[in-house]
Amino acid sequence: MPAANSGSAASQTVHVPLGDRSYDISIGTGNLVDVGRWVTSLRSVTHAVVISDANVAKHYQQRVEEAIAAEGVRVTSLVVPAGEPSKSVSTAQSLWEAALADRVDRKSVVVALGGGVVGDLAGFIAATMTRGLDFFQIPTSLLAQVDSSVGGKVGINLPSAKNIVGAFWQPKGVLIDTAVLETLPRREYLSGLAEVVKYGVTLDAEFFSYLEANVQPMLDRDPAVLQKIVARSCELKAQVVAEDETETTGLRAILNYGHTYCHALETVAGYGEYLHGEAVSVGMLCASRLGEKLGVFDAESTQRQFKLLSALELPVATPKLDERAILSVMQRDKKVEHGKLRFIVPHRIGKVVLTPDVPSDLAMDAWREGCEA
Ligand SMILES: O=C(O)C(=O)C[C@@H](O)[C@H](O)[C@H](O)COP(=O)(O)O
Ligand SMILES: [Zn+2]
Repeated sequence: MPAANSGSAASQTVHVPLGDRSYDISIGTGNLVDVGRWVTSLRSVTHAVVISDANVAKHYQQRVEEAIAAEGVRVTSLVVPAGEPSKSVSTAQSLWEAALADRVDRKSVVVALGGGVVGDLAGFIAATMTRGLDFFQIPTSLLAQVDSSVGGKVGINLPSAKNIVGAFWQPKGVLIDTAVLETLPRREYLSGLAEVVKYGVTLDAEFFSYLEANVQPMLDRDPAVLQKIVARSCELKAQVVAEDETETTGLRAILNYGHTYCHALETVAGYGEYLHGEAVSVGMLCASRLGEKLGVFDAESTQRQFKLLSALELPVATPKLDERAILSVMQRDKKVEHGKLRFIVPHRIGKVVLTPDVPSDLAMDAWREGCEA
């Protein structure tokens, strides 16, 4: 696979090779101070729209703003409420209008400073404002560092479907400072670990075993372990995105492991009720049980995931929700083709398969079997 990786253990660069849309993910500790130089070294910039949320802004907005302004760049700072409900048409509209009011033009750039919600939303603003602005990702949550800031999926939700309005819009660069994870609320941090586990199950059995062996250091946010899990996740994602940027061949769809159930859970429970990674945790176990029912996955491997996710203090049971509503959201999943459900089904740890024609009653049995007591 073509993605290249270089750098020392303390600072690493993962390249995402996409022709004229190629970019680097710079991973380090304490490198946020370089943000101004980093942005201006990648593009000539005179105006930056920095989009953040209220929680992240408290810690980092001023620092980032000053570092960018120090390079002679005019900065517009826009802050949205923290949480999934901000990935909405109404928040997008208020950002479009605020950016316009502060004289955004086609040479302006967007800087996403925050977790997955901010990255998806700011990227969507970048993709749509004046029909497309360059943008930069500065992910400040574990989930955004290992997953959502890489690969260019940007978008917002409708009340009836997650991420259903959006675009593939690659950033010009991703700056990851793992030191910012120290201030991340515990629940947010744990949520990010679910996407890390996803990489082990979908692409790398050895990485999965590494995670099993490093539960306590992960819970303790050991810096060396953080560097390793962020870098490995980015490498794996970069390789997949490089081969199937727009999810057309089916390869990229494997990153959606657990997400058909996850998105149904997030939507039916109400956006923000579950953090994305929490719903991924529940969703991966449903997909594993589905694999067992289809006769392609063994119960022991489902148990390994259950044990790891529980040890990482992630939810592992499906809540008692309206099953018809769950199914109806799953039927609006973006992987549905010709009205038929397609799921990412595990075959063994380290290998998953995009599986068409999954009968909906089997899919719902796999949901129901994990129901909390
Ligand atoms: O990058 C991808 O491709 C993924 O599927 C990664 C997912 O973890 C992420 O949650 C993504 O936003 C889901 O995309 P969607 O296409 O199912 O909305
Ligand atoms: Zn996800």
